[in-house]
Amino acid sequence: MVDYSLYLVSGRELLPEGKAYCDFLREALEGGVTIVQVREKKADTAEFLHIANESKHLCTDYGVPLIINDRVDIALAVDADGVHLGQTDMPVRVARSLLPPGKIIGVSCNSVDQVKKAVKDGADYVGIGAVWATNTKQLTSPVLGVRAVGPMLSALDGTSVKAVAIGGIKSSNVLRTLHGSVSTTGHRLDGVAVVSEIVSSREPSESARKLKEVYRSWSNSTQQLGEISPSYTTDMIKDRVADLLRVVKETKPLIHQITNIVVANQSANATLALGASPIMASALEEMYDLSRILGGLLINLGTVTDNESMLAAGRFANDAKKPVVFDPVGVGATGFRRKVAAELLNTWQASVIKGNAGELAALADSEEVQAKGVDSIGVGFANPAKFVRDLARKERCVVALTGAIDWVSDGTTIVKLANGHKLLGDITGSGCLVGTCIATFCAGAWELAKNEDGAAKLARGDMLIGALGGILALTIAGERAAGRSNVQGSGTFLPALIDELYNLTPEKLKQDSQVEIVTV
Ligand SMILES: Cc1ncc(COP(=O)(O)OP(=O)(O)O)c(N)n1
Ligand SMILES: Cc1nc(C(=O)O)sc1CCOP(=O)(O)O
Repeated sequence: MVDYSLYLVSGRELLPEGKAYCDFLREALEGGVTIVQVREKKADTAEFLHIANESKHLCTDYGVPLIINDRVDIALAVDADGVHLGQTDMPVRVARSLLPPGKIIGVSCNSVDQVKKAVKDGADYVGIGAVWATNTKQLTSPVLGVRAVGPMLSALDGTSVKAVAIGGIKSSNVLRTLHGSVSTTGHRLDGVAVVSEIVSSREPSESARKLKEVYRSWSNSTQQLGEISPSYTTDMIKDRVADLLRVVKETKPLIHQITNIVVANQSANATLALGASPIMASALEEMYDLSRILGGLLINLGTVTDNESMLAAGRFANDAKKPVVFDPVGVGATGFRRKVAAELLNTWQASVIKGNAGELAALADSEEVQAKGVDSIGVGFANPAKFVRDLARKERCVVALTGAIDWVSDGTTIVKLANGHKLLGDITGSGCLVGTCIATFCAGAWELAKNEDGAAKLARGDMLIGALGGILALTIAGERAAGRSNVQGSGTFLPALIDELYNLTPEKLKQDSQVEIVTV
């Protein structure tokens, strides 16, 4: 069985000055490359043949299959293990008829239709790309983005055709690539194909080792979203949510919020009231430093002016395995917001996405619920439980749908929350406050798990409990505030709400929580 997990595609023009090709390839093989493709775009036939021969000897020494890019004649001449064909290269059927039985044929694919055709034509594997932007090659098809890979993998369900992702894959984004590519049916990549990350490295064995290690820990991890997740009970949820409030009060995590001008002040006050520490910062230059010290990151799309900082903050937070809460405020309102949201979600992995029905419908490309500006209109989804579960599977994170009833899912467990009060809808930014509270509870979850092995995770901690805790804290505080005798309307409600967040205890949280686990 061929191991596609770390697929090296060569590119001699990228070798560091003075580095001999054979030394490079030996070191890369030493570092754990599992399959090699010789890709020569400028060499004449004699030179291509020479390089292919050298590669064949080395690959044979390491027991690693050798694939030749484009040229079936070269593959035959060196008795390579197979060929890789692009969309405008020799058809698979013709290559198959020229090659001896058992040889591997791979096909480049940039769309679901191309994957379906490759399967029909009898390919052994598909190279899905480009997943990220790359300088290694002039692309003739659009950059896909990580979130477009899942549907292409679904097209391989029930077949034995393998899949690797290619294009711009580095040690810094390989975990994001693997995690974000999993299809809603649970179909995963069989490997990643890289050129520059290994070829242009001064230490190719080290670069290969790093990539391989991420792949290994990811593929061995038992807690893949939507596959195996802890089984929860309502009592367990209430206990764990209460624990998180305790942890927040004890550890006072820093909650970095890139949020909108309308709610910044009350969001900072809500964070403080829960016992955490807010920092409302949006300068690009400080995103890295903050990612090292924060406990949770909130990215709120409310007034979209800091896209570069939002991109960087999420990337750095993923890198540090910290929670990223995304609140796509008003995402359905303009094409610009939809474009920014797609770019953000293709760049980093959100731990939790929270939104009202209109926002989440827009994010999911669903026509079922409409939005007006930042507000949702109509009665909502016919089956909200299924909607959150499916969106969680698609986005590979926890999804929280807020409204009179709140629905939260990690793609496996679905939880219905029934706390809240009408007055929450009468103040501006109560949805944004939910995002702040979720980020704060997720920071508590991170704090609890920060010393656990998180090699295969993009965020340490139980983000489902974090999301549930944040929603329960705000809605229960809302109920308690609305019940105060001195609250006359929305003006007196807001300070009372902050007071109730301030006075919220783990015991009150547990006692008032209305939690139900549902199935669809
Ligand atoms: C594993 C893998 N995937 C995709 C490609 C791209 O091949 P192709 O479309 O033929 O483009 P060129 O490589 O010929 O520029 C690949 N080589 N390997
Ligand atoms: C050879 C190739 N094929 C691609 C495709 O999209 O089909 S992207 C690509 C180059 C990948 O190089 P790097 O790892 O340096 O980004």
